[in-house]
Amino acid sequence: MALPRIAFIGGGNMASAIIGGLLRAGHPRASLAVVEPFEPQRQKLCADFGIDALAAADASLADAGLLVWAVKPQMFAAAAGPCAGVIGGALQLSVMAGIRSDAIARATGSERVVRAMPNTPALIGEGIAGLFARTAVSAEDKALVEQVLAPTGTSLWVGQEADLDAVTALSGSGPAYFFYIVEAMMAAAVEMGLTAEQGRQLALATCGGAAALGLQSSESPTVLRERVTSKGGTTYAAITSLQADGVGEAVQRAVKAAQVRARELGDEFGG
Ligand SMILES: NC(=O)C1=CN([C@@H]2O[C@H](COP(=O)(O)OP(=O)(O)OC[C@H]3O[C@@H](n4cnc5c(N)ncnc54)[C@H](OP(=O)(O)O)[C@@H]3O)[C@@H](O)[C@H]2O)C=CC1
Ligand SMILES: O=C(O)[C@@H]1CCC=N1
Repeated sequence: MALPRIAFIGGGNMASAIIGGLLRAGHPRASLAVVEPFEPQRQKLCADFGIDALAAADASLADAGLLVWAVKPQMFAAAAGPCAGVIGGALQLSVMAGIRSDAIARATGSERVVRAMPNTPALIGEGIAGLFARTAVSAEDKALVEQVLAPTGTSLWVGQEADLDAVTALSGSGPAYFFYIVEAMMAAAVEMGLTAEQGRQLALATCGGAAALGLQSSESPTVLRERVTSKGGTTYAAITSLQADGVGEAVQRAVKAAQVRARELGDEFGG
């Protein structure tokens, strides 16, 4: 399907991941517009993608068939105000955490709203995004969104908008949990006499390899963990220590805290 002109409101990390994917897939640079008030970020968009971003919304956005909302949730009201008069009934795609589709429909005047929750591996085409569509969104609109996000990785639709708060907590924020564990493994490596660089390589290759194994294997993560854990061996000592410290429960509490925060962000904006 030929993609329409696409306008991004906010040109930071997530917008850059999607723009990079679109350009890799052959979408013409001239069919992209970005509104980004931060001058150094505009320069970065120009250096990375050859795009001259707008400092503020203007009438040139009117011919966009898809608007991508990629500002921080707290900035949505300020960003939407200047766009309201020029965006017509275009399809709206939001990657903002928490902000509900009712609120986006209200602020943009378009009922055709899709919410996506991507994650930063999208930058290298290895992301996974949860997607939710309002009832006014057609099958063609959904296919268009899938096509726009395809170069950033995989995606899956959820039936209930509230499920996106769980997706946000799990896979949206998830890369940060992973790097937090890697940081701790690297700190332990240094305490045990390895260099930080050796620790970084060993930890990342191990985590990446384990994730690839988990994705390819028909066995559950539990079985795959047990396969590493010889009775009375080194892994058993480590897992016993993690269990004694309540790390599993702490991770569950952390993920649920992210879900609560996503709900709060939605509540703050209403909808
Ligand atoms: N980072 C992540 O891992 C993920 C983020 N998200 C969501 O994506 C959204 C964007 O996050 P991210 O890309 O990380 O954030 P960034 O801060 O990198 O990007 C947001 C950009 O929007 C700009 N901006 C601020 N106000 C306006 C405005 N009025 N009009 C247009 N642009 C504006 C910001 O400029 P300035 O810096 O000057 O404020 C900034 O450059 C958020 O809503 C977040 O919830 C979703 C999934 C994962
Ligand atoms: O931390 C955040 O709020 C955003 C949403 C998911 C990842 N980053």
